Amino acid sequence: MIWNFVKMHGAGNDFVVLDGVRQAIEMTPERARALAHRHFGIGADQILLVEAPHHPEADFRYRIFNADGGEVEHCGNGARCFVRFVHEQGLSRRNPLRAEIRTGLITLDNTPEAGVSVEMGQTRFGPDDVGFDTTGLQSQACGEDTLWVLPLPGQADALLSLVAISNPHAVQLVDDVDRHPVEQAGPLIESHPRFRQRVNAGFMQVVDRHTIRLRVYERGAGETLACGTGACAAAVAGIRRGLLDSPVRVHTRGGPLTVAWDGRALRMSGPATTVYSGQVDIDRLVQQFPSKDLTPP
Ligand SMILES: N[C@@H](CCC[C@H](N)C(=O)O)C(=O)O
Repeated sequence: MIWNFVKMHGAGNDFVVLDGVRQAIEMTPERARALAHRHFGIGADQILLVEAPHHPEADFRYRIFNADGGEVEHCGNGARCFVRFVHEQGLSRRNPLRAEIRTGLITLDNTPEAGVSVEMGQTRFGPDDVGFDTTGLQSQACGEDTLWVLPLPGQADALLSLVAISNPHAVQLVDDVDRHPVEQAGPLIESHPRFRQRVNAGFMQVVDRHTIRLRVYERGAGETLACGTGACAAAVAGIRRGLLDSPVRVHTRGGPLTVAWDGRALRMSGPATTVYSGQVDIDRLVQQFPSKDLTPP
């Protein structure tokens, strides 16, 4: 079966975007993994699937699959690419438009000259909201936030803010994002057994009250050049800790994003770029895909 796709990125967080409205697409974890693989597939951090909505107030349903094949709740950079895709492909002219994600509705505004902004939906901060088991762990108050002390093997303890932007995030403050051992600490936090659905691990360096630098080791994708929900989680955590004021300019390795939060409404803005379009024979791709575990050692 041949699928048309478009390759896109938002600040270097890259996607294979599929139109499931005009073509029949049945996504499976193995199909998503094969498409996302950087050597045996097209290559992407996430696969985005645009479908007809189930919700009566939504224009589209927007589904997200991590490179490891797992379907997840939200993707901020992907949301900006999603609305660009819908407009560029002529699926709708409506702007702003509303999309249904797993946990509710988000509103997206696509202004070609000014980038795309997304109302990201609700934020939550409880351990249960990110599936975190706190049994026997120490915590400390920090501004309006509660920081949880997570011991990590062979690493300094992580002092974590917990934030759900529909998807789960654990954010820590570091002195220097370039020097912090994100490659070692990231995977330990991402798949720490205390996080029941794993977690996106954020490392934030505060530059001034409106500026941070950020790296995110994403659940199911590894470190990406940018993470939109990660940028939101870090900005919100910094504001709750009393270190930042809205709006916050978030410098990622792939470029800047802007996050505004007034304690309720959360808005993220940034670029959405189309790279190329193509066709893939999905059955052949999956058939040829090596069955051995391709996770690098
Ligand atoms: N890149 C994303 C987040 C994608 C999902 C995430 N890895 C998860 O598992 O929750 C973004 O821009 O927000």
